[in-house]
Amino acid sequence: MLEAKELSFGYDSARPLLDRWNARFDAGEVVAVTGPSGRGKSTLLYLLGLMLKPQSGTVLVAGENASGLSDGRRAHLRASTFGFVFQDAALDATRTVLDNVIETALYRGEPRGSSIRRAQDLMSQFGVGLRAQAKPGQVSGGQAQRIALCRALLNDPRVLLADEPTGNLDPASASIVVDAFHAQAASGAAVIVVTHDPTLVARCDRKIEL
Ligand SMILES: Nc1ncnc2c1ncn2[C@@H]1O[C@H](COP(=O)(O)OP(=O)(O)OP(=O)(O)O)[C@@H](O)[C@H]1O
Repeated sequence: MLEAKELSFGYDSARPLLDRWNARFDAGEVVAVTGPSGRGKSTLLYLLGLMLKPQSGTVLVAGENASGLSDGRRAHLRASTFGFVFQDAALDATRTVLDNVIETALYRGEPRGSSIRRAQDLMSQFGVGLRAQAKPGQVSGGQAQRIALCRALLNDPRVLLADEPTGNLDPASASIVVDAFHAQAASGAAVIVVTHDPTLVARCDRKIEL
């Protein structure tokens, strides 16, 4: 589903974080990416998620060279294929939680009514259904992470990228999140999770050490 071929990247060209790096992530698997702090794990997710361009090498999405696409086509591919659950949850502080969750569905052209219904179902499933009308600044860190997960899952992404998704969660909530990753993989997605959490790594199908 997703392949990195000979990927090289560094913010500072004297210190590359990735040097001709190769990996393949198949539909149906949940893969943990681990490694020491500062090694480049979040950066790798930005590259795999087409938010950063590699200095050389390619990211292939379903066999298509996504690194070579125009900015507009890349943005479209991101919205149609990827789901992101990032460390800071990246929620828009000026809009309600519900509006944050449905944002990409609206961008994809889904009517507001059906996106709201699906979002409310997902948010109830993850225990944040009662926070729909709150602003992101009024929810806890753990709730923000689950809200970001709802936003990502609403679009049934074929590639789900998550950065420390259980970092702020108690064990019961973390377990619900991991179950959701496996359900998404079982539906034919590739799920890639950056984490330091040994419990989460143990529940992944495979581990890549950066
Ligand atoms: N936008 C940026 N510009 C310059 N350097 C950056 C930028 N973002 C990250 N870095 C540096 O790149 C390196 C890798 O950062 P990254 O966040 O990818 O690491 P990480 O493995 O995810 O770390 P952690 O486990 O602490 O989250 C770090 O040394 C970081 O300081």
